[in-house]
Amino acid sequence: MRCGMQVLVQNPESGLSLNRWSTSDSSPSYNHVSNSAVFSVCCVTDVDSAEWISVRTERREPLPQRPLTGPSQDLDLSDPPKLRESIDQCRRKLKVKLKRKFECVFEGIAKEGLPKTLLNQIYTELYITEGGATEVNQDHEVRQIEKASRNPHRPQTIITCEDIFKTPPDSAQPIRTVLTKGVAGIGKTVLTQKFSLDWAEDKANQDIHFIFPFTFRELNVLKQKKFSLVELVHHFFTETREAGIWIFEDLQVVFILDGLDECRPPLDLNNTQILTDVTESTSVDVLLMNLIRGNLLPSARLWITTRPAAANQIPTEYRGMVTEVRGFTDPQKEEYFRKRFTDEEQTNTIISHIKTSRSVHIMCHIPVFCWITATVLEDMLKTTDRRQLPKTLTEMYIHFLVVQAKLKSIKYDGRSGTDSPWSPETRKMIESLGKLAFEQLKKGNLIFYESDLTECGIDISSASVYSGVFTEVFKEERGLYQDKRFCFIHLSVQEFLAALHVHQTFINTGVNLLSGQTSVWSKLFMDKSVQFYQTAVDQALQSPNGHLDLILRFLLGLSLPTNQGLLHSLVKPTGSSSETNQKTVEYIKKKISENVSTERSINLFHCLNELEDGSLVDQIQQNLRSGRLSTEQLSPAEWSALAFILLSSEKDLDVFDLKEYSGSEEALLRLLPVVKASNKALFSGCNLSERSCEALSSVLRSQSCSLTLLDLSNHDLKDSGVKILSDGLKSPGCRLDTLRLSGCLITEEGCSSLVSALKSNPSYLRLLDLSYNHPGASGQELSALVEDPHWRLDTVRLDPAGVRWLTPRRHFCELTLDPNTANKRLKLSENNKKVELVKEVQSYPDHQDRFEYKPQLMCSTGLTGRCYWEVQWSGNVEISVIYRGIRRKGGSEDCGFGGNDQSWSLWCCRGEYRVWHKGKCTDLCLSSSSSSGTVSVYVDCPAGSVSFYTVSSDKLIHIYTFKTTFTEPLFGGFRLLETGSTVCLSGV
Ligand SMILES: Nc1ncnc2c1ncn2[C@@H]1O[C@H](COP(=O)(O)OP(=O)(O)OP(=O)(O)O)[C@@H](O)[C@H]1O
Repeated sequence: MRCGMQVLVQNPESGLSLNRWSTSDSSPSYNHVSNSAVFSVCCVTDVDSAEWISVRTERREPLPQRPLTGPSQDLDLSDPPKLRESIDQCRRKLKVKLKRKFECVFEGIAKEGLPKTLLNQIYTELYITEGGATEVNQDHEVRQIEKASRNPHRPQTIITCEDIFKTPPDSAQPIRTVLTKGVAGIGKTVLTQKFSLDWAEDKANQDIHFIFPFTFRELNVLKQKKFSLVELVHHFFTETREAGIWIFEDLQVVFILDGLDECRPPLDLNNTQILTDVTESTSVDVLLMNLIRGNLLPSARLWITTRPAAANQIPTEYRGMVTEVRGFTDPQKEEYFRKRFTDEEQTNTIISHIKTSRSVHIMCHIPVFCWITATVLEDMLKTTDRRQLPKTLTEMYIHFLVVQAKLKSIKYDGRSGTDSPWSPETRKMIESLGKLAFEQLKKGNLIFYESDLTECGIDISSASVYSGVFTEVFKEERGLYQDKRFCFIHLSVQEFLAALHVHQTFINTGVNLLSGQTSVWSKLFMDKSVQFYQTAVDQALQSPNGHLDLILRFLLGLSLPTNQGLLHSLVKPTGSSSETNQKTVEYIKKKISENVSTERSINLFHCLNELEDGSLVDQIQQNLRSGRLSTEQLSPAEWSALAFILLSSEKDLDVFDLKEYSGSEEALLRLLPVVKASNKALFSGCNLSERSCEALSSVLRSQSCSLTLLDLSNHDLKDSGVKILSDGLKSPGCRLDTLRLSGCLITEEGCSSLVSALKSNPSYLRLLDLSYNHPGASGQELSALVEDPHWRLDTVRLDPAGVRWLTPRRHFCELTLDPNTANKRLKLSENNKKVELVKEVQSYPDHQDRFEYKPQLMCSTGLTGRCYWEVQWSGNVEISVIYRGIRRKGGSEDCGFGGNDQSWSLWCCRGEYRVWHKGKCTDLCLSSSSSSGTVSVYVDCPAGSVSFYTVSSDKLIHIYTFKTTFTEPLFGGFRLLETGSTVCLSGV
């Protein structure tokens, strides 16, 4: 077949070869002849001499792909040179077209007479990462942003605009299709425009011959028509038609398909209609599906952008790489405002203002929101004191509306900037837009048609008034054809207008649109409005994906008389009393205290913020600052407030150390969302049980978890706990690269569950610490995984290992004696590990910590958590655990170990053991004739126990356990009662 006759179709006018195909027999088969051109047909027998042209009917397998970045790869177009020239010329023309199209950003204000915003001037690098969850995320988009904003240091690979097609270092295959996800307004379209503009301006990716940017909005309007792929390209990029280019197989071509979420109806990639001929006409849907599936132009590159909810339209097998636009990081937010404004003082004022408002600062992750903020603050700073700048979301959106109305009244109504912007027509239009926003949100629609507008009383025939007036609120999108499609510039603007509509309807008619109930308008208004807001809170809490969260925030914000005042004659003042608001605040606080999920309670905190009530948060913050925060006594609402503060604070959530709050299981479970948002979680020795394993396992399975290090060392997790954790480790989304399980009572069984979890998922784990456990033979399996290049695991710590570590010994702490505390008859040696009672008084300097009369001393380190140490003794000694505050001066039993409530002692002498506490002695029936031995001490502070053991070979024989509640750190201490007695701290 490959050696068959080649047919070359030439356009006699340009001399350019347009198309050719091969035949397997002597009679040429004419697959396609363009209607618009006159062709002559000639036969070519030497395939190699025309290598630049592909043989269409033969090419079923994907072409070898070439990198799009790197050195320029001009085609070898020497044959015929005219073709090369035509392609170059066409490329130049296309570049001019794209440059013209993308050099300015459409921000609604690009109307005649107003200055244009240059893309290169305002373009700020976006935070783009590789990967991201592939499953559909149903959460409200604003909620997703807030989650993302809590993970400032995600470990994923960061991608820049120009490297979007760059092959990742760990991938052998060049990428054909890049799927880029991102919530509304996050900058996907602008990103594709910048990519195209950089190419058109010869700044990047010059190895690409043609970039063809399409939007699904434009393609939607062609759905009724039939095109071949080549015709579709010719239709949008007439330069290619004029140059007569019909073949793109051997050219580096990039198709950009922006806004898959807007594709109507959604693409059905499982549709079986296969098309491989780029010149065969069919519906646009079928063309797109075959392009995406790689049946059409397998050599082309594709870049598809979409909001997350529609990403699943592209099955995994057709995604070469998934990337996610996450908006602006904190430094990028600043950079954006610095680019936007030239006046440095103004920029600094704006930036510092944004930082003072938590909600506004978080929302500025979304570029479109940065733009709204910039528009509002720029306008307000001209006339307003900076102390009055908007601090809540509602205020910001009200001002946005006011700015738009002002612009319209100056531009179209010939009024001055000081006149009220709310003419009756403008008021009527805002009402109509509010209705439209609400009705369409109810249906889940973000894009609407003319009929939807008409239904809401918007007269489309006076489009010049409407589209001209609120261009910035309500963006009119025109495809190439006459169908008009509309959307609000951002979902949050639609939600604001919808909330305004709900508010207005209730005030004017008593109808609660959220519940569908009508209230009888009466003097019981206060009760009715209390009920109205409470129903709204309930509805939002019941909405499964947080889709009413933002509406609720706006609705509550609109209940404040100060905000109603800003909208003057647009909204009727409700006379809503502070009593009503107080009742709403109390209701929200009650809901927070009812153990609602953290995501919910966070929105409820934002609501309190809109109602200007920060009491709960302030109280916790004050306690945090003063160090008076006693986590033992926090109520559920206070726990939520603490979680809210930690999640939304400027403070880095990189490391979450449970002991900073309270080393307890309760604290871990309450602060679980903070754990999820942190990169490293340190829980070593926090007295956690299997309950925590379950919670942590679910955190590891969750798609929004950003944990990379988990330290669970020194817990009695046992095999059962480790099995539960392994479930989390198995999950494909788990990004853990370090897991510490040192001293967790793990045996072979637990270890094998870890091995199988690691094997079932090409996990990210690099370091696994299993020291001080007894992994048995499974330890070797783990070591084998380290050797195997298929696994990322590169370090497994198994030593020390063995059955002896299934005892408190695994909590071994290295202690040293503190010479400043040693009575002057105690002689220290062996690097302060050994002490002996001697006759001669030692020449120690005076020190406030020194025991004056009692022959005692203590260790240097204060102990919390769990600790174990071993002591070799001889003679007559007391081995103790004490508080630091024990008295040093004088000879009373107040100072003696065991003689007070600040110390717990074991007395050892000639094979007898007694324990002492508060001066009370308990004789123990243990007999041994030995006058020396090894005793070990195990302190479990969280559990409130001190245990003593004798150590015989590897075995621990229990002597006694004191149970109490420790209120301070503990110290090891020793008292030597006969000259020549010794105590020596030993290793294990
Ligand atoms: N990188 C950027 N630098 C500066 N401004 C940006 C950037 N990205 C986006 N913006 C601003 O945000 C607005 C919205 O961006 P864009 O239209 O690209 O969002 P999108 O993710 O495509 O949203 P949608 O899913 O709603 O189509 C732009 O009009 C522009 O004002």
